[in-house]
Amino acid sequence: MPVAGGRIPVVLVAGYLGSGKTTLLNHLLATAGGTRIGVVVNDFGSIGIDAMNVAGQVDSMVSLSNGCLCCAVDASGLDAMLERLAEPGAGIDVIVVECSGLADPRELIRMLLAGENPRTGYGGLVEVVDAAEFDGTVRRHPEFATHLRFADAVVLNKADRVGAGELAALRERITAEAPGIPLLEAERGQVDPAFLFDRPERPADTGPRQLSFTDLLAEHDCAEHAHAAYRSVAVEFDDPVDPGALMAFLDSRPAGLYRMKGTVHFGIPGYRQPYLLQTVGNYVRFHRTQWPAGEAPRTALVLIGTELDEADLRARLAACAAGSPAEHGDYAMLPVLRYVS
Ligand SMILES: Nc1nc2c(ncn2[C@@H]2O[C@H](COP(=O)(O)OP(=O)(O)OP(=O)(O)O)[C@@H](O)[C@H]2O)c(=O)[nH]1
Repeated sequence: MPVAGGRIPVVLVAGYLGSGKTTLLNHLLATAGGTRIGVVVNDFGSIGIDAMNVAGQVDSMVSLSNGCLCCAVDASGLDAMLERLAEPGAGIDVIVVECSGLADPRELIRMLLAGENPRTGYGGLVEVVDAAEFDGTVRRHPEFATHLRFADAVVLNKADRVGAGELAALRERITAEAPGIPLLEAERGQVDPAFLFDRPERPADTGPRQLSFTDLLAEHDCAEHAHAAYRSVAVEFDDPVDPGALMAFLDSRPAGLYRMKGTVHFGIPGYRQPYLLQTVGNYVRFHRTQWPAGEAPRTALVLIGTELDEADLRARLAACAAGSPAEHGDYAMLPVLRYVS
């Protein structure tokens, strides 16, 4: 969306936990060509996992790791970050804010509109939707339809995880909730950056879209946000994790533990690289990466969910890191390897 006065557009990428925001952002960074993108990553949880996951091609990055951006003290906090990115010397063309999966986009839009930086302007909201978790998202988040209606573009991600018929049905449901809003199906967030940074003009307001800015600017009670019911638990271990024990934990993880992400250090000969763990609902994936130069191997995970028994989760995960790697044997990696992509 063009922004008046040659200001740098600030595009919000929102979407519920695990929908694929970081994946989309990495795709944008990898394919933006000559466009210089500044990034603000908003993690939910005390370890900056998302910031770590955004590939090293970022021109300039500011990471917030102290919770949800929509609850940052006031718009001046965000302003300070945008100001750093928008300094003329940085040559940034567009700023992308990856919202925490629990942020309310309305609050973020409001903060951007209230921002006082003369060099930046609100550039639109991209809502990433997880095709495979659609029904669960609607169930857990009754406000989902409202979020869709505030979007300037919807990316229906994880198209590979549902059949063609289901995808067509989802497309219809989203269009019914948010008529006239551009909808793009994607696998692994692979959308053309031009779709997000220079989208077609919105059609004239119809139906539900008319609730836009009056609602948006109405006073907003933070306690009503989705994350009021969610909590996050961050765990870190230097000792290597027993793969079998971790898989047993994953197989029996509590229903409320909706999202896990972070790095696992198994330390087994032949498998000494870090394994990036991602769970979203029932989905579990490991992805083999490399330790950043000079960084000691360790496990750092963020767990997000509702009704979590923090002490129990900590104790169970600590038990996974209690053995000696020599006892594990390389065959011990087999249960993990089934989930490596
Ligand atoms: N099969 C499949 N997996 C995907 C796709 N997009 C993302 N993923 C996987 O889904 C998991 C979550 O993706 P992220 O990009 O971290 O999601 P996110 O929205 O940034 O997550 P939060 O920041 O925790 O809300 C990762 O394991 C991704 O590799 C997709 O299109 N298809």
